[in-house]
Amino acid sequence: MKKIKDELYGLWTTLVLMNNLDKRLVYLTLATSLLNAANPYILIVGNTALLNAMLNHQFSGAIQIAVTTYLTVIIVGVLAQLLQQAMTVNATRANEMLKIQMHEEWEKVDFATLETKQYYSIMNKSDASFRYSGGVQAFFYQLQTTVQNTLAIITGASLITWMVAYRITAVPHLLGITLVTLAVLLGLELFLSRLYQHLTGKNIKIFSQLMTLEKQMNYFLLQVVNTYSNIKAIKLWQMSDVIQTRYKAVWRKEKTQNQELIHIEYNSQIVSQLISSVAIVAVFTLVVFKMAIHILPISNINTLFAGVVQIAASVSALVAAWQHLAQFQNQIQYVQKVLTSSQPPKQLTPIQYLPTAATNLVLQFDHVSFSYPNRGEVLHDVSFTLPFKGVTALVGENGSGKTTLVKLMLRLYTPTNGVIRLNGINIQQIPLAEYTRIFSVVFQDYEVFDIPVDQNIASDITIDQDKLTKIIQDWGLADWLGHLPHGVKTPIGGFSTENFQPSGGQQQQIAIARAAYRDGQFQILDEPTSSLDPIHELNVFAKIKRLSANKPSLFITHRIGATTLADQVIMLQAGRIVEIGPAKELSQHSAYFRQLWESQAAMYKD
Ligand SMILES: Nc1ncnc2c1ncn2[C@@H]1O[C@H](COP(=O)(O)OP(=O)(O)OP(=O)(O)O)[C@@H](O)[C@H]1O
Repeated sequence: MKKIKDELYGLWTTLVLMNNLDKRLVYLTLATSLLNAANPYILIVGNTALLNAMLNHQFSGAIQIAVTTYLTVIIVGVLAQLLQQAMTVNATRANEMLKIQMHEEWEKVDFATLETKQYYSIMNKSDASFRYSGGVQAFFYQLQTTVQNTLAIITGASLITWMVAYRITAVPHLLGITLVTLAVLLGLELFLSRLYQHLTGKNIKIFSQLMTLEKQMNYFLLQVVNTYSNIKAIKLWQMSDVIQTRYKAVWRKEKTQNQELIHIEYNSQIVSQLISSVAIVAVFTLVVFKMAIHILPISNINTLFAGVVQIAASVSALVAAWQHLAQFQNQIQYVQKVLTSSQPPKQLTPIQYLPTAATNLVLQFDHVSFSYPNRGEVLHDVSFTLPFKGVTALVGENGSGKTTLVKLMLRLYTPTNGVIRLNGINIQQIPLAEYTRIFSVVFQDYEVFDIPVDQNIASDITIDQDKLTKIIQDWGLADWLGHLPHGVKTPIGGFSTENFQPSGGQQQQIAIARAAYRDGQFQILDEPTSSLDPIHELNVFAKIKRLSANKPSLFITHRIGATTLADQVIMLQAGRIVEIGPAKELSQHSAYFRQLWESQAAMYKD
């Protein structure tokens, strides 16, 4: 019962959404359905009257009935066609309007506020749902089929009920026979309709799974085969077999699911035919019996036959339309989500306060824990105070949580527990743009975009040329940039005609230059030299050291020797802080620090 209620409620919300797009559409659909449903019955009733007149030898009356009936059928049919056309045109327009509304909502989303992937995922699904559901046109077509066939069934059933009930007490036991037949019939119908409901539920579930499978197929077809680095890895490591096997497995699954979907639709049709056939045979027998014993005029045989055929056809059409409507509901909910909750998670009340001098800033982790979605905790109850002073090194084994800690610091993630404060203020309360402006960051997984090199460095369209030139000189990019066709204005990537693909080291240099250009109050460097050759690496470390006199910084490094540059070292192990202090002190007192130091030193001994 709840399922039916949910489905009807879903249908109602979609109707409200569609009605807001175009007020005429619902009326047009109802009117078209009504005319289409009525027309066959006008013919049935007219023909029965015609038959009756002829059996009674009233030939002039018969001609009148025939003319009236067929003229009405033609007029109603033409009118229904016209309304249907109007409905299609309006639905197409409404579909475009809905698409525009959805895209307008997307445009409102500031990419900078996309702190989680959730909203982006809804955006994606809402886009896909348009393709899968067939859009507004499909909805109204299915709605029309549903209403039209429901009306047809109700009318046909009413006619037959009238025949079943007609003079039911005329002969002894007829009432009893009729009631028993109807009771058995009802029980059977209830059973079959439950079975049908079960099949419909399964059908919707498979339809949703198909959407996920389609996404996986797209991953292989669009992302893997279309990305240079992936193709390179596939060729180099001869991975085509393993990748293709995965792809084929997804494809096979999609194929099987599709077959199952067809199978279920087929079974649903059989169930629905069974439901109607059982009913038809029972009432048919009753009515014919009444005609045989002359309770009902023989001319009604026409109404009976035509009504029964009409009901049988309508039940099949209704079943298919209802299943498609349910699938549509399932898809359109993502569009509804975008339209109703399009704003990404709200920020807390912004506080317009941040000191401009880095030396006055203190960041504090207060019992902070963090878990990635669908994963256990990776940072556990971390507490420490980080004054924005000098150089701090963050060290620890692979996977100990260094990058995660920095991402929390930068508000790329939000702690699962605990609070991070900047000068006592919960960082979540500071406007995001104002907060991130404090930091100049170079990540291990730095991103270089397919836009010109200068815009990559300035992170902006308007560029301070003097500042840019100085940074290019200072950070050693001038040499190779000088050899590019348009120098620093050369676009990066395969989308441009230059097709400039910077090397790994050059990309890292761009990322470092971007951080230098930002000139934030605090530098964060996540393994800033991992792709650099030894000469560039030495330069960068020397520069960090020089700059940190007036620009405090935090850097993550695996080179334990580099911690001698730092004023303080924070050591992480399996998501917990195990040591904090100056490198010199740790080298004397910390067994963990010494273990890391010695294992690296061993590599340089002969
Ligand atoms: N996006 C993510 N989703 C799920 N788990 C993640 C994600 N990013 C990192 N992890 C997991 O969190 C843990 C900490 O990862 P993190 O990248 O912070 O470590 P790290 O100390 O920076 O490692 P490394 O020195 O190798 O760069 C690891 O176990 C990692 O597998």
